[in-house]
Amino acid sequence: MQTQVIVMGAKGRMGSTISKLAMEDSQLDLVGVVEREDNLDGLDSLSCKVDSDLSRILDSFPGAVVIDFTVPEASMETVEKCSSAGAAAVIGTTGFTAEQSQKLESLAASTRLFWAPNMSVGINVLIQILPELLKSLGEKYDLEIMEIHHKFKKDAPSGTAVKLAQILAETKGLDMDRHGVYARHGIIGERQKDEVGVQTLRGGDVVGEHTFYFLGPGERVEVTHRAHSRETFAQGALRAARWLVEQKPGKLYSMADIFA
Ligand SMILES: NC(=O)C1=CN([C@@H]2O[C@H](COP(=O)(O)OP(=O)(O)OC[C@H]3O[C@@H](n4cnc5c(N)ncnc54)[C@H](O)[C@@H]3O)[C@@H](O)[C@H]2O)C=CC1
Ligand SMILES: O=C(O)C1=N[C@H](C(=O)O)C[C@H](O)C1
Repeated sequence: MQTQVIVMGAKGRMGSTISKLAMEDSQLDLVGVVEREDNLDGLDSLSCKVDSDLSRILDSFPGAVVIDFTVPEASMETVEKCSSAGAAAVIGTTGFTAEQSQKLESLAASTRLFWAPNMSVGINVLIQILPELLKSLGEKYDLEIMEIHHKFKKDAPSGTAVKLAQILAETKGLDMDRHGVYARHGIIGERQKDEVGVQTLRGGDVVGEHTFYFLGPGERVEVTHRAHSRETFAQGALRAARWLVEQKPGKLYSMADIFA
């Protein structure tokens, strides 16, 4: 039995990659794609429904899984529509506000909902193991994070950096709302022990690079993840879609639930 998939933002860097891979996957049936009303040209070559309104496609395919890598406002609308229609949603979009993130958590109580800021295997393995590395190194090791992305990326820091900074800060007993440092400029004085620096570089066509620095006395440990192709994220999203369709509502699922 194939899993029916609807892709939001089908002309985007991620949406187009996900649509391509979905069409190549025998376990999936790409039944529809959605784009902005002013960005639909060129999609009619796809052998599926094309629309600017997700609800009209969900009317025909209420059992589908919607995959959304768009912008926060659009993704929130996607989740609301999926919740109303009883459809499942895999969200890859980043840059949500705290209020939007809380809304996703609350809708997950009654909607099959999955969100991950990074759907690559590598980053999700690092999410599992970096806290242990930090604990083993001990409190004398300062934590800093740097991320590099292509010049078209609209949000900063990356959702990956935000997520891992939160997780690693908590491992150190810190809170990014209080201890996060996102820019350093001028006579800034000595680095405080409880700082967690997150730096952002933008340029070129970098798909996604994250380096985690553990800076200690006389040495440092650096862990870098480099994504070479958006297919690594897209394959993670399609894996999540195949998995989510079999789940029940109740929590905001993440890649950790699939790895479990
Ligand atoms: N979770 C993950 O593994 C990854 C997440 N991302 C995130 O995915 C998001 C999208 O990234 P890109 O694909 O590079 O952006 P993009 O700008 O290339 O694509 C976004 C697409 O969404 C469309 N869109 C905007 N509003 C819409 C609406 N109301 N209805 C339908 N379509 C709409 C745009 O027209 C565009 O085609 C970003 O937040 C990015 O951080 C990107 C890569 C991996
Ligand atoms: O915008 C991107 O391209 C990416 N965004 C995600 C993020 O914000 O972490 C994931 C990946 O790094 C690519």
